Amino acid sequence: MSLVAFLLRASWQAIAIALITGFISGGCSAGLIALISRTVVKDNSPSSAIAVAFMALGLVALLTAIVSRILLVRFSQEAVFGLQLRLSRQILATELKPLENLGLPRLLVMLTEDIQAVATAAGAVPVLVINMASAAGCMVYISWLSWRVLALVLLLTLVASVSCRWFLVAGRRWLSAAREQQDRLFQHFRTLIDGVKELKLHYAGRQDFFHTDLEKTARQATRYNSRGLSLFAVLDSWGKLIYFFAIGLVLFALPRWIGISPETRIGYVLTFTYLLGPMESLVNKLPLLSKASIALQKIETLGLSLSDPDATGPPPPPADWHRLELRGVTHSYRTDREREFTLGPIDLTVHPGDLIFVIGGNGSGKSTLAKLLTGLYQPQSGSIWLDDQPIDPEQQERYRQYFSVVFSDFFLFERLLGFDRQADDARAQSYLQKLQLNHKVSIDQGQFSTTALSQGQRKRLTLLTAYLENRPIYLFDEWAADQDPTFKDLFYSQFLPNLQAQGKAIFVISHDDRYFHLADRLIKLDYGQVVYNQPPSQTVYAR
Ligand SMILES: Nc1ncnc2c1ncn2[C@@H]1O[C@H](COP(=O)(O)OP(=O)(O)OP(=O)(O)O)[C@@H](O)[C@H]1O
Repeated sequence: MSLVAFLLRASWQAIAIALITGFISGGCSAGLIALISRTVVKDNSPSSAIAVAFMALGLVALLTAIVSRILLVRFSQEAVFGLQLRLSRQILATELKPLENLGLPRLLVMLTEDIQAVATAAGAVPVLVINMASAAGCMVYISWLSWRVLALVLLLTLVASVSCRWFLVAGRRWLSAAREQQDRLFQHFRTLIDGVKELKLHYAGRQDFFHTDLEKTARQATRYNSRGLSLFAVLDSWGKLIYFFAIGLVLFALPRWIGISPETRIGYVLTFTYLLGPMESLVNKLPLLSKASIALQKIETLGLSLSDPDATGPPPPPADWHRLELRGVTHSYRTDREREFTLGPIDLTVHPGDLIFVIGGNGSGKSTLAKLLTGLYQPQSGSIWLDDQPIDPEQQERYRQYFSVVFSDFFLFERLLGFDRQADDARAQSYLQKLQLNHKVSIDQGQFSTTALSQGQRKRLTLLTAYLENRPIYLFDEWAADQDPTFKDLFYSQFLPNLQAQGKAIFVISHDDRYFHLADRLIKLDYGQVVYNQPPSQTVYAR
C-alpha cells in the first residue's frame, strides 16, 4: 500500500479538502509569478489595480497554504495515530502461534521503526502537496506563455522521469534490503539487553557477539542505507542538472530556433527559478516516501489478523460447567521434518474440583499442552469440548475466560488490569498478607507500590492476580519452582486444596515429586505422548 493510499483510506474527504486548498494556494503562487514577470517586462509604472491584485493573490496563497497544511498535518497525524492503534489491536487479535512464528524483534521493528517511517513521511506530505500544486500552476502559466515552450518542458519532464526512474528503483531496492537487516538488528538488540549479565561476565563471548552478530548486521544495514540514500542524492543532482539545462535552453537556444518573446523568456526563467525550491524539497522527500512505503508493505506482509478483537463486544462471563474434554487433540511444531515435535493425540476429561498434575521430562510437551488447554493454541486435529459444545475458533475468546494461568515465563503487570480498583484493593491487600508480601508491596487503586522484587516474590504477585480473577479453571506452569521450601509447601498443601475446595479445576505442571501424592490424577507426558493418566496411588513414579 502506498502512503497516498494509506492517507486516503484514513479520510479521503479531508484529504480532498486539503488538496483543493493546496492547489488554490499553488495556483495563486503561480499567478504571482505571472504577475511579477508581466510587470517586470511590460509595465514600468504598474497601476494600483495590479498592486491590489498582487496583494490579493499573495494573501489567498498564504491563507489557503495555511489551511491546507493545517488540515493535512492534522489528518496525517490522525492517520498515524490510527495506524498505531490498528497495529496494536491486530497484534491482540492475532492468534499466539503466528505471533510466536513472527517473533518479538519483527513486531518491535514494526511498532517502532515502521510506524516512525510512516509518521515522518506523513508529516512531509503537506509540504509536498503545496509544492506539487505550485508546480502544476506554473505549468499552466508556461503553457499560456507559449505552447512550444510547454511542449519542450513536457519533453524534458519525460526525459527526467525516465532517467530518474532507474535511480528511484535502485535506491528503493537498497533501502528495502536495509529494512530486512533491521529485523535482525533488533534481534541482536534484544540479545544485548536480555543477555547483558552473561555478556558482561564473559569477555570472549561479548567480543564474539559484538563483532560477529551486532556489528556485522549494523554495518550491513548502514551500508545498504547509504547506498540507497546515495542514489537518491545522485537523483537530486541529476534532476537539478536537467533543470538548469532547461533554463539554459530557453535563455540561449530557443530564441534562435523559434524566436520567443522577451516576456515569455523572463516569465519562463522566473517561473523555473521560483520552482527550484519546491522541486528540490520534493526530490529531498523521495527517500522518506520510499521508506514509508517499504514500511507499509512490510506491515502488510506480516499477516496480522485483520479482525477487530473488540468488534463482537466483551465475551460473556464463564458459566457453570461440568465437563471439559480434549478429544484426540494434537499440536506440531514444524521446524524441520526430522525434528518435528508432535504433542498428542491427547484424550482427557476434567471436572470441577479436579486437581491434576502434569508431569514429564524437559521438552515432553507440558507447556504445549497448557497452551492447547487454555485456548492459546488451536488444536491442529481433534477438538476441545466444554459441556457438549465444541470450541471452534469463534468460541475461543469466550473459552479463554474460563482460565486463570500463571506461565513459567509469566509477565507481571505493574497494576491490576481490568479490575474494579477500589473494590478489589481490600481483597488484594488480604491476599498480599496470605502471600507474605504485605511488608514489601502495597496496593493503591490497583497499582502495585513496586514490582522490583525477587523472582519468587514476583511470582507470588502473579498468584494474587490469579486469585482475584476467580476463574473456574486454574493452571500453574512450574509455579513453585522459584519458591523457598516453606512457601512451596504452603502452595501445595494449602493454596491448592483451598482452590480445590472452591470447586476449581486445577492443572499443575510440576517437577516436585514430593507433592505428586496430593493430586487426584497424574498425567505423565513423554515426547508428546501420554504415558499414563491415573491417580498417584496407582502409579509408581521415580522420586
Ligand atoms: N515455539 C516453538 N517452536 C518450535 N518448537 C517448539 C516451540 N516451543 C516448544 N517447542 C518444542 O516442543 C517440545 C515441547 O516443548 P514444551 O515447552 O511443551 O516442553 P515442556 O515439557 O514444557 O518442557 P520444560 O519442562 O522444559 O518446560 C520441545 O521439544 C520443544 O523443542
